[in-house]
Amino acid sequence: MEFATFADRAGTIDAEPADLEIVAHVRELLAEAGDESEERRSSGAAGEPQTLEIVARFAQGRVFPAWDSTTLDIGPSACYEAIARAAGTNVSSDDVEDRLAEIGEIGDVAASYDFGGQQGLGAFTGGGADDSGGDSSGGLTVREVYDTLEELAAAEGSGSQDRKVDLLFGLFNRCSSEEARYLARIVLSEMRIGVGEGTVRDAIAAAFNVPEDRVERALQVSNDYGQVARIARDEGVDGLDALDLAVGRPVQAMLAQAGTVTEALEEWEETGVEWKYDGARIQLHHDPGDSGPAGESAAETRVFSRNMEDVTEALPEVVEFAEETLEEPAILDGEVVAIDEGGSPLPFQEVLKRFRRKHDVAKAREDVSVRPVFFDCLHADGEDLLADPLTVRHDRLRSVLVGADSDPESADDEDIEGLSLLWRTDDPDEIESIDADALEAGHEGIMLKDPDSAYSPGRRGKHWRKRKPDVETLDCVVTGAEWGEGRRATFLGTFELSVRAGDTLETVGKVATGITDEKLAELTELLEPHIAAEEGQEVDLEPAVVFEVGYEEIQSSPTYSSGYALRFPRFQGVRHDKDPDDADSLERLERLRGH
Ligand SMILES: Nc1ncnc2c1ncn2[C@@H]1O[C@H](COP(=O)(O)OP(=O)(O)OP(=O)(O)O)[C@@H](O)[C@H]1O
Repeated sequence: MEFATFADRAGTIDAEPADLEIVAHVRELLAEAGDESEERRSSGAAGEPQTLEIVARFAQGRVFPAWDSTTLDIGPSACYEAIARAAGTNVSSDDVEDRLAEIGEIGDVAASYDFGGQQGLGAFTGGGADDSGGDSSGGLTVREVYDTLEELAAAEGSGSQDRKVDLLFGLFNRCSSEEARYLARIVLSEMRIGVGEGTVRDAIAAAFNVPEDRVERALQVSNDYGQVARIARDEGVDGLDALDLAVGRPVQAMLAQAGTVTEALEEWEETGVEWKYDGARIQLHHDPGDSGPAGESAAETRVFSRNMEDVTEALPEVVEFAEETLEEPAILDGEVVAIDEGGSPLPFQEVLKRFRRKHDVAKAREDVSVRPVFFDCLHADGEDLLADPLTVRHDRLRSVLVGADSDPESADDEDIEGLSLLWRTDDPDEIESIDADALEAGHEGIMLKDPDSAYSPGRRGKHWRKRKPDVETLDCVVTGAEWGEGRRATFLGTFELSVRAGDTLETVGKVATGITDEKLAELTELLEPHIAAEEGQEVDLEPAVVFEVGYEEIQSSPTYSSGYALRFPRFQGVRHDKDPDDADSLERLERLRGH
């Protein structure tokens, strides 16, 4: 396929506002690119992607499959330079940048130049040149563009940036204005013609007459629109169904929505609850391989970021963990957390110091160490688990992580290194206490998951919910408390909260969540002088101290004298600057509830 043809179709799509029409245009484009005579004419070397594969990627502004970490490794300024050189001797890359500042979009900028210096070249190369000035074509094919970009991506070492600019110049030099528009956009990954992943999925289904859901599944496991388009054309549904996950080829991560415990309890019979770790998402691919003749390990381990970037070199601890623990090929989903010397989690910013580091990794490791924790298993020992329920995947995760030394039956989940615990419950109090434990252990809070749900790569669905951060907080007067039990017997806890109602105070709930032992000791010291009466563990407090509390929602409730109850109240801090008179009123509570 001529690159001019691709550019022409891309222009039509770009001008089309209606989604359905866009799908129809992409379908035509794929059918055209996938035409057998077209493939014969432009076939590359064995193992090279076919024109159809290239076009399916170019349409989304990609050169390589999504799972492939290869990048062109070329910055915008190199692209401006290549455009300037192709545009003629009197154009500099500063001119290109000035035009960009004026016009705002690199495709329009590239198309605004006349690359006519090469007019008529097509006549020599046998391409479809015409003589229409800036729209003359250098007979460039889609394959040539791809091959050149592949060569450009591979250029490394000293002088490679110049080599990249030369290669790109060579392409622009043969472009018409319209071709230049889309070449610039592909190079800078700014295609933006309204072709999203769903568009290509539907277009593949329509072009090669296969069901959309099967294309969708194939895309999820392969992460390669080009390959899926080719298989849909050549092998139909059977070929698509035969596509599996591959260890070493990353999958898009399943994502979470914000949600509340209340919603989760309403929607699911039981709620899966996990700690939410404050680190960076990782996907671990490990294949233990066969030991060599001298017993040397042939293990292959790769670690990918949430965006499927290869971050293996930056995280040697994760590789070591995999080599020591995993005995079967597996793809695991988890989080890498920075830890202090005692193994306690450090804030997210510390992980960032390690995450994408390419140099001085050993030194960085001395400063901040990391540890992986896994919450899902997508593949184990040749078996894909995406369609299995979370609970089944979690059981498999456990068996993968339990390691050779432990007895899988008797091992306590808490002792299995790298395993994120999964609770299943329909009891809000239990969820609240898991949340409190997570916070106390220094984690971010909790994740709520539908225990029966499949793993949906790339989806931000309702099956995974991160507990919604509290949007509003309330300042409540502490009017009571309870003495703790066991190791907390000398601390006051479970604080009764009240709001102002005229001259009186009315209760709205109790807060016990989000308070560390250290904090409890501090609060006890603060509140003890205000104890007005005691009965058993129960303590009445004279109004003196104001707490700021978060909550999920305000419900009407007969339990408290205000007639309302805070759902999942969470301690945020003491308002030392406020007296009980400045605390929130019942009126504000009612106003907030109305929202
Ligand atoms: N147990 C867990 N299960 C799933 N994800 C977890 C878990 N613990 C920590 N996480 C992390 O939480 C993320 C989801 O939370 P959140 O949505 O806040 O992440 P984000 O990357 O900051 O934002 P967003 O996903 O909304 O772009 C996951 O991508 C993962 O990195």
